[in-house]
Amino acid sequence: MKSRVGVGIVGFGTVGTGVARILLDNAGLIRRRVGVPVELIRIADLDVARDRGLSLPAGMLTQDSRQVLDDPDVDIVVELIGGYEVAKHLILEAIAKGKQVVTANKALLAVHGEELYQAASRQKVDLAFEASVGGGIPIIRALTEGLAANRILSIYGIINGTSNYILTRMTQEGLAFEEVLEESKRAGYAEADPTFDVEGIDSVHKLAIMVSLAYGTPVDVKDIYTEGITKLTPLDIAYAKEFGYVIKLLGIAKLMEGEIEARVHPTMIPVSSPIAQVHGVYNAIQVVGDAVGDVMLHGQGAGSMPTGSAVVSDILSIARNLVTGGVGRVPAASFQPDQRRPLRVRPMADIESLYYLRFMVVDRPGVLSQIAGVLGQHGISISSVLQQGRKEGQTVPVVIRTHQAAERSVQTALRKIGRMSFVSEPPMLIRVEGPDE
Ligand SMILES: NC(=O)C1=CN([C@@H]2O[C@H](COP(=O)(O)OP(=O)(O)OC[C@H]3O[C@@H](n4cnc5c(N)ncnc54)[C@H](O)[C@@H]3O)[C@@H](O)[C@H]2O)C=CC1
Ligand SMILES: N[C@@H](CC=O)C(=O)O
Ligand code: NA
Repeated sequence: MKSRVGVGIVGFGTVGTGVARILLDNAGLIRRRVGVPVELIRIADLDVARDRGLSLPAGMLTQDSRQVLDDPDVDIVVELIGGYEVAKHLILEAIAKGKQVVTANKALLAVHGEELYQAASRQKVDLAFEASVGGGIPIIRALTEGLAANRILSIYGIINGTSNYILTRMTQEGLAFEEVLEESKRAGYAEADPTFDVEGIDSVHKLAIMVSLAYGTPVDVKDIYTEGITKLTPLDIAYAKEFGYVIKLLGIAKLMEGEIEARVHPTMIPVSSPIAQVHGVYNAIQVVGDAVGDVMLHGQGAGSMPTGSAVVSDILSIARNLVTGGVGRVPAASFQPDQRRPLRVRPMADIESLYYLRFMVVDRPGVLSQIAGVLGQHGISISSVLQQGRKEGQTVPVVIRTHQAAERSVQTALRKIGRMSFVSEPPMLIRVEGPDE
């Protein structure tokens, strides 16, 4: 039996610092939970000069990640550098050396996850990634363990803290997009390339990981429709409020007749819905299972300590396995490797939704009826129309909400309307989740 478990971290940034702090501050508690000490042995980062506010034993911090990989006392390698190539090689090398691996790298898992799962499975080592989705929220364990009895019917979630932080501040305080983005970078929420956050790419990575675990299927991220928050305007946020909605960047996955519907886009949701109450850096993920019904998990989706909490929970789980001699049991994928089956992701054009449409038009008689005419020709039924004030000859917004309609028809109709002479800018489309009134 092991008398202690050694941990090596590569990447001593926002998350790495949180992980080290928790391992040091809660060492006594962790020992009681695991049964043996879980010791931080080495930390590697290219930048060893920056003050992280932690006092580490001399010689623990190094610039050379090899010193983590090659140290025989390091049982668990924690990859927290982010990015694709270097991180992938580091993880594969750690696995090849028979080390257990923890990572928070959702971008890497979403794109190269299958290769990493297979390598870990062949080598019979643990590969754990609780921090990769929902930061501190234990959603990976929920999908792979707590809800494993269920056929998962749907997953809805706010799964990017940066975007939710930006949308919350824009909605509640009327602040400008750029100003709030800078704040979320300073707080350590944003990705190294923040376009991953605001263009929906990070949410797609997380949705792909959840779909892969929930349905036991490989997922190509390119099959998931992706739209971020950069085109949203204060005008749409104000209209949403007027209709009793808020706008959230949602990741949505549904099991539909043996196919998966998977998409990420700004969504109007009723202000009374639980997910609408989720503000700032908080994430929330609602999972519906056929046996359990509705489950909602809520917590901080980014930041040093919440994300560190998830990483350390993986370290603990693996440390327990090491103590009992049962590594290779933390399921990298929640289905047995030979039971994972490809499921088709339904093309976006084939989905149905409710829609909010905003047209900027030159105000003159007959405009509304021409727009309504095109929508009607494509079988799109209107539930309400809003045109505020008359400004003959000037550009004004016309806002239309639809009943349930086919995405393909809505896109075709918008292309036609967008070409009409009185339309001054590309139409705005926001999908709506909620009752069809
Ligand atoms: N910041 C957050 O709230 C969350 C981050 N993540 C993920 O965690 C990972 C780390 O993110 P952060 O800590 O925010 O990034 P960060 O940029 O704060 O830290 C990364 C650290 O890695 C170091 N580094 C880069 N390349 C290296 C190399 N080749 N060898 C050694 N050190 C190297 C950098 O100097 C930096 O200190 C990423 O995969 C990210 O997507 C996941 C959940 C939440
Ligand atoms: N940049 C991400 C960090 C956590 O995954 C986010 O903002 O959610
Ligand atoms: Na998590």
